[in-house]
Amino acid sequence: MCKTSPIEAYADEICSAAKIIAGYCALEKIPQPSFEPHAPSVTLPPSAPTHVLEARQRLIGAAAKIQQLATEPSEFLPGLAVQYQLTASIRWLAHFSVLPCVPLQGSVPYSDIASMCNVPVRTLRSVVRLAMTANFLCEPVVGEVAHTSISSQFVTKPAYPGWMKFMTEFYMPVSCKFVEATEKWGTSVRKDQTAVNLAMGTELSSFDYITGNRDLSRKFAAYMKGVQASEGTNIRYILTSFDWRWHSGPVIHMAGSPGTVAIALAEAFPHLKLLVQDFPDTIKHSHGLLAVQSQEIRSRITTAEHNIFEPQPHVPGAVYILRMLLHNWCDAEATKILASLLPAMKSNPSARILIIDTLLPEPGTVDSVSEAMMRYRDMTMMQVFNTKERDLDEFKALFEQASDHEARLVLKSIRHHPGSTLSVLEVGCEMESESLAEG
Ligand SMILES: C[S@@+](CC[C@H](N)C(=O)[O-])C[C@H]1O[C@@H](n2cnc3c(N)ncnc32)[C@H](O)[C@@H]1O
Repeated sequence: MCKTSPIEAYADEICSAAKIIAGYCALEKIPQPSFEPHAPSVTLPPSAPTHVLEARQRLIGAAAKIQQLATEPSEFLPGLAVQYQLTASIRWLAHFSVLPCVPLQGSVPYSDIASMCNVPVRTLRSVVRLAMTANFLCEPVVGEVAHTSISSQFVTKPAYPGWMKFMTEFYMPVSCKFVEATEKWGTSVRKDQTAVNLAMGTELSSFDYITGNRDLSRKFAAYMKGVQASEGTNIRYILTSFDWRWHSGPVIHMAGSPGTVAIALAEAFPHLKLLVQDFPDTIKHSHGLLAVQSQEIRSRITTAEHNIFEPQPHVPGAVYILRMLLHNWCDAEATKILASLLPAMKSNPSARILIIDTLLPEPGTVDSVSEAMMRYRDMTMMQVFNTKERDLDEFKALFEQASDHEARLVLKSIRHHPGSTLSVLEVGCEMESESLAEG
């Protein structure tokens, strides 16, 4: 029997996954994914069935693999150069406000954009034509520029330009100082001994440095908004993170300002009562956001000042959400956060902690594009906070360390929605006496 070569196996996988996606689009009468100018801004609706969303992940993973196999190893470094120059080109386009000058319908000559933005036309053409290779802008008629479904987001979504600026003016220079930070501070977990300190020339922690700089804070806020709206970390995944329909106790979002997660839950589940906790200053942002919600939503969401390192009040049947939180803290601090929940959990066997964070996979066990999305975050956490994303063993070690002689934090389940880069670890509490009796 003739054995299929790896390149053919990936091609077959691409073909079968593409058929599932195309078949779904045809059945639902939604446009097929295409490079047409003004293609829809959503490729597959989030409501698509799980097998279709999984087919998309398989397609993306197999396409990345086949590209790696088909490309000469000697092209690896030129390929990297393309990536950083692409980033430089998008930064250039955002900085000179080129994107709002391109109409959302139709196209515009390079010369018109150059005069509107006061930039050299030859430079503009070079920058745009590189960006076009990544389906960012297109040239439907030679000499005229139009938006694609990707570039138009920088016009229609207000957070995108600030997000881009934060990425290129903060994260990128910081990543370039990673080598020097490791050389200087090695295994330090101090928040003021990171690549940020070297790149930005500050002695402050990243958080204090950003919040002390009004311009950077604005860009950081835009970045956070963008993160919540982007597919991998989309806020709507909170809706499938737990079986909320049957939950009757309060839902407490720790460090949950400005309250967007609580609002999403309140809108989807009219029986839920929610509490958003954060620092006093940050809670003010929640008040602003809640003020523009309906009376019905406002009546079910309360706010409270609470330090994540302080014990929680005992509330029967509560679910505590720790979303994208533990990765900001080193092991000792993450253990303290969990340990501060232990007394409330002990008094309350049905209480749950939902840790919604990146769960690093064993290498090669998920598609390489999804894995890269998780691993770049791990790198960023190291460079910015001297912290990390965690794998399952690292999370279990935290649960073990946060437990005491009376009670243990135990992992009850892990959920993961296709397309999300975050996993949900449901954690409960078992009294040592119960485990002994069972054992
Ligand atoms: C990265 S955000 C967490 C993301 C948010 N939980 C979500 O679901 O999108 C960090 C938040 O932690 C809060 N925070 C940091 N340290 C805290 C502490 N010691 N006590 C309470 N909140 C804290 C910050 O004010 C900020 O709102």
